[in-house]
Amino acid sequence: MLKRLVRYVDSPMRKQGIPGPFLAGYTSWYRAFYADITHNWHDKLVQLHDEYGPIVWIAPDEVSVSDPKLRGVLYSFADERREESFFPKAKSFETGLFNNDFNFVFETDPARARIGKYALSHPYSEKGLAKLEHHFDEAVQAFTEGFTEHVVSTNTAARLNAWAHFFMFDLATLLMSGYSRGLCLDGKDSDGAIRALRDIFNVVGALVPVSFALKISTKAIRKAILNSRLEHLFSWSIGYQNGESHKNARINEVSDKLPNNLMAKFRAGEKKIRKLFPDGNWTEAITNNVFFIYAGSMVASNALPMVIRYIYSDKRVLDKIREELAGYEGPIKMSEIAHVNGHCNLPYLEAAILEALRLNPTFGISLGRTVPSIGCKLNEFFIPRGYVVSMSPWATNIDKDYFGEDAREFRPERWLGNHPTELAKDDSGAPRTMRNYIEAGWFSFGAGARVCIGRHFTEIAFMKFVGSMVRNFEVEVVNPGYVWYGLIQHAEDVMVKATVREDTKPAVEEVVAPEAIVAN
Ligand code: HEM
Repeated sequence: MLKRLVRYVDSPMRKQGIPGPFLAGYTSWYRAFYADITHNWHDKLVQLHDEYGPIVWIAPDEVSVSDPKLRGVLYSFADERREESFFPKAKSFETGLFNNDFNFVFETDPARARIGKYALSHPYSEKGLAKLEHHFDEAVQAFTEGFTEHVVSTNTAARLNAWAHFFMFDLATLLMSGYSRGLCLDGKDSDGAIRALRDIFNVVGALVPVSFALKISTKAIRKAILNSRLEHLFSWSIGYQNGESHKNARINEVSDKLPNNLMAKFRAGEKKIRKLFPDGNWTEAITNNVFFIYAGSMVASNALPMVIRYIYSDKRVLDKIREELAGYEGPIKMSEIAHVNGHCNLPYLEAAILEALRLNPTFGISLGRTVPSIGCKLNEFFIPRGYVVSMSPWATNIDKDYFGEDAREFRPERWLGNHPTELAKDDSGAPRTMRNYIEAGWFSFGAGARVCIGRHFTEIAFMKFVGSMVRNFEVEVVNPGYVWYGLIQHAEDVMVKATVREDTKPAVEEVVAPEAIVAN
């Protein structure tokens, strides 16, 4: 206790008068209580910023920032010339490491993370994913069929959150290996794959916000607890049963057969990475990539019910989306979704989805970064090296100075048109689009070097899914359920009833797909 008191009294945060509750500056248990017991740390952060302003002392070694204009200070791009001033991911992210191979998501060293990301990011780009468009349509089609059979035709209330998981997991498997595991058609998590991933999220989510997590859990302990869950997910996904050599054979079989699919891209990416990091276990590395795709899908599938809830509970927005989609036949096409000079052909649908993700950014924790050797200036305060600075998307995305007085309201229109005062940054004197302005300040997908690699994946999936749902179904939320927050948001028991819209029939269009190989 005395040690803590001395640390508090000596703290540069206290000496500079950085505001925040006493307990937060005194002990890490303050945050751990909200993150791990009451599961609403994201909400507490919003309250703290409302009370104390844009810079708040939230843990003995950490300061939270909510001003979007400071985003570029904390989250910029790394290169070898910027070693002195780059902010690497905070150490606590390493609690997500539990097998022995390189994993760029939880990697805190910027140079290593950069290599991993370069090797793997192209397949996740809009262009890369366009080659796999038929899989997005197959997943939407399977959802429409399964949802109609299990929910609409039986007139039962169903868990929208579960259906969002089925859709995203079917989609992830299709994109990766060219076949689906059929969760939407079954209407259930038949083999417990979703459960396995949730277990991982629960443990990692409990550890990341706790600054002493690395002291209480070594990689070996985490591996002992979690690796079997990861292996369960992987073997469900690619259908291997008989140990390492069968696993390798399946990876090669899937990759050889479908070179455009993500498994082949993971294999190619890992070959490049292997040249730089010769040590390690190749199949574990592929397992990590497989983990990202399902973990990202889990993030997205917890956001999706919220997006649907926002849209269906605002009739004006729903009608406007339907109006925009009125002339469209068949699946929503990639050519309508992809961006040319920053614009897509379905701007209102896109704005509604982005607006829901602004107000409901899904990541439960702040994205911590370690202050580099030259320290860091945040307005009038100086944070010395080694301390952690972080932003929470929940607090940042509703900053009134940046997003306007109505920042807490759901208003898709804010994404459209031009900014009334700002000019584009291309010297043309042209006004800046609102979309460009908001993108530069919001934080739902992170920012800079470690920005979400799955942003386009999410956007394409959501545009196709939401567009199809809005056209085909009337959905009534009969019970909003509840939401709790660990590493990410978890939407539970969001109960809906649905009917087929009178003026449409579910669009079960023929999807032309290349030959797929079915898992054993
Ligand atoms: C609504 C959906 C999603 C949201 C809100 C979201 C949000 C985020 C955020 C905030 C980060 C930054 C983490 C940090 O800076 O510490 C991130 C990183 C990442 N996301 Fe997503 N994500 C979503 C979907 C996905 C999907 C579908 C994938 C699937 C591939 C994915 C893969 C990743 C990866 C691999 C990273 C790590 C990037 C890096 O460390 O360089 N995400 N995501």
